[in-house]
Amino acid sequence: MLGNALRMMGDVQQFFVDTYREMGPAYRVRALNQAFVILAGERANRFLLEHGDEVFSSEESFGGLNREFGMRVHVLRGRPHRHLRKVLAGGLSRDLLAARWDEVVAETERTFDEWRGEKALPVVDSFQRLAAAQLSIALTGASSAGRFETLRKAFELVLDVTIAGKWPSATLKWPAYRRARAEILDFARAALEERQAFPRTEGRRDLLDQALDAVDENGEPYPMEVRAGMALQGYFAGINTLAYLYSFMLHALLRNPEVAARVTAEADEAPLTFERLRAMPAAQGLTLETLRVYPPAPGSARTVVEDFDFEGYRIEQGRRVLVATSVPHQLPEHFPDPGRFDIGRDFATARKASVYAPFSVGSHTCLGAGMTEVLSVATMAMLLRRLTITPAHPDRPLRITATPGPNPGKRFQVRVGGR
Ligand code: HEM
Repeated sequence: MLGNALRMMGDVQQFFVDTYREMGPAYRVRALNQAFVILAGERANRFLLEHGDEVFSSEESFGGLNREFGMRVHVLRGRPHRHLRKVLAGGLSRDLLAARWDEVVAETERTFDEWRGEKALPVVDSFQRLAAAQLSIALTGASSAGRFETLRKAFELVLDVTIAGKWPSATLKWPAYRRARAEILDFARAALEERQAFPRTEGRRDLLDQALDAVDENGEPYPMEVRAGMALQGYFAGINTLAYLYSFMLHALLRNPEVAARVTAEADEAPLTFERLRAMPAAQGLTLETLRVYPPAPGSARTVVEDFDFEGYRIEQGRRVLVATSVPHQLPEHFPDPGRFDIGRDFATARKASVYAPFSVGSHTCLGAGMTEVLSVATMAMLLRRLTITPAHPDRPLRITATPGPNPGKRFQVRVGGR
């Protein structure tokens, strides 16, 4: 049992990698008020992929989100889960992004123009606002900018209480939180009611359309709170993860000028149409390598529902488990010279072998992975075409912090100029 798991509140991925090297593929840690069994390495990923549905539940980790915001997909298992994933997949797809591409580009370019001249732009906060706006336009066709602070505060608090265990569950009774929650649920319901009152007659069906007329695996309509949860799903799952990825990509560009030069040259070659994004190997490599080195969600949290054996250990029912899915990203047997930032790696083979897993593996694997990969390529390419970025504090080293996903924190600031 390791006592110093406070490090899990900082650079979680490095903590997982260091402890894997020290302790092997299965060990226990105590973090704040909770004890976890950590499973790590290639076999752990394979185990999650092949047996996750049989032996794990996500209820203890994600039940709070389901109870508070109707986000049921995280906690379901088996057939009801597969069915709801299919429903959501239509509303979170890359094709939807393609259909709203011009609006997403316009919003992104407008945001970048506003950044021009900033001497110390807070990167994570600025990217959270941008990611929220992009997702909102792509998934619902409307802006959520007015609700941004409320959305961010309430979701981070629920995650800190339920997943990170930073605060006791009584925190969710605070009047300020209850007000924020009510405001978010009203926002989701109002968006659904407005769409119902004014149905769209053309264009691809989006997340609101899906949420409005989706039925469950038995053909029964989902209750209203689950529809609201569907409408909010992209914000919850996407704002921070995307913003942390964008922030780490920017950090990687500043640290690796030769990569920045290649991605900039590629971005400058021709206008950024949606079709072109699939044929930008340098920018795609930047996304995938950033996800390898700085995974924004480096583990999957579960509770054991059936005893099992793993690597010579018996893991008993009731234990909380963290599968540290991104540990293989740092092992030389899977990624030669893992300390080198190399955008030309063979990610496809590693992904197939489940040793490249920034979106986790198995039945709960990320439903926004396709959208993330396109949005991150596009966002960085647009940024490099319009702006020049230099560190605001060149001597400040990267200090990763977890809120609760790992990110470069408030201290990461940049100076922004035009091109
Ligand atoms: C860098 C960006 C992102 C990363 C690293 C990421 C990572 C992950 C991971 C690791 C999981 C699995 C959690 C678990 O095992 O319990 C997950 C699930 C999920 N993600 Fe993402 N995600 C990202 C962006 C997005 C976006 C933009 C969306 C929506 C547009 C999204 C929607 C979802 C959904 C709905 C699930 C739940 C799937 C299920 O439980 O069946 N994600 N994501």
